[in-house]
Amino acid sequence: MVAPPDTAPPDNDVLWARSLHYSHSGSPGLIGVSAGVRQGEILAVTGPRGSGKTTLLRCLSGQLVPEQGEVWFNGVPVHTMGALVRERLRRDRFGWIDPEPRLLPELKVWENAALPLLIGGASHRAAKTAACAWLDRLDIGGFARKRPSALTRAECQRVALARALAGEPAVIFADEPTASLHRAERALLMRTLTTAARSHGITVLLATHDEESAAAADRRIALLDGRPVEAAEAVEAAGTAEAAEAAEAAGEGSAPTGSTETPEDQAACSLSA
Ligand SMILES: Nc1ncnc2c1ncn2[C@@H]1O[C@H](COP(=O)(O)OP(=O)(O)OP(=O)(O)O)[C@@H](O)[C@H]1O
Repeated sequence: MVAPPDTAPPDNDVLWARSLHYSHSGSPGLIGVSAGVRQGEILAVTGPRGSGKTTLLRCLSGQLVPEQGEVWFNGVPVHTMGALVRERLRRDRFGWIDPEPRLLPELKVWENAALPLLIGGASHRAAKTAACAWLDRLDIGGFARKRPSALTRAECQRVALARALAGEPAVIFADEPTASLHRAERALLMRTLTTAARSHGITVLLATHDEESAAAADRRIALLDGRPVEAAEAVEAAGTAEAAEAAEAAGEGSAPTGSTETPEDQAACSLSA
């Protein structure tokens, strides 16, 4: 479905994006991807390596500004915000989890978890209380005064999760959060993430190529080569049809089954449920 140009974001979508295009130094990262996610929903963005999952999360979270298309958060356009406003939005309303824990080794565990709050201007006491509360809820409160080097990678990833949760975000963007973990650790982290999100009504955008992790989501959208998977398949089929057409014109093949839409038309389809 191609969204008409004057469609307003649906009221019940906390985050909504239409026909996003983004290229990394000229190489396509996203081509006509649309998405909508409701408050408290866990949406998995799936696809193989290089399919555009991270680029989509970065556009939706305001880290990247799409070259074309729109991103709306709670009815407010993000794609037209200046850099400072987007930065404040990310800090105040969004949490982010990377594939690797990315903790600061010189800080204690609780300081790592409290960092966004401290940077955001919270008092030392309030930031410590909020961070330690989440460390306790995630069963790693006993590590609060240790340095990250004393923890396993899975424990560090839980600290990163506590850091993402401590600021009471509306949305958590989890970019392959289980990628560096063993199978049992992956299941535990996903359980911890989904339980915390559901109990606090937090929306989660989960990029993953792991089927078991994706199964924890309420809904999923699949990307391939920077496009919604259906559009990517249509583009591939159109390419095959063009090749067959050329072969037929040369008297070497049979007639193709064509499409009246261009590949770009097909790519700009909405993935909102
Ligand atoms: N900083 C960058 N510079 C150049 N190309 C990039 C950059 N980041 C991503 N790309 C390219 O954009 C496309 C989409 O990458 P992206 O990281 O969004 O995919 P992904 O599905 O998240 O992959 P992965 O699972 O490997 O992280 C890929 O072709 C990738 O090589």
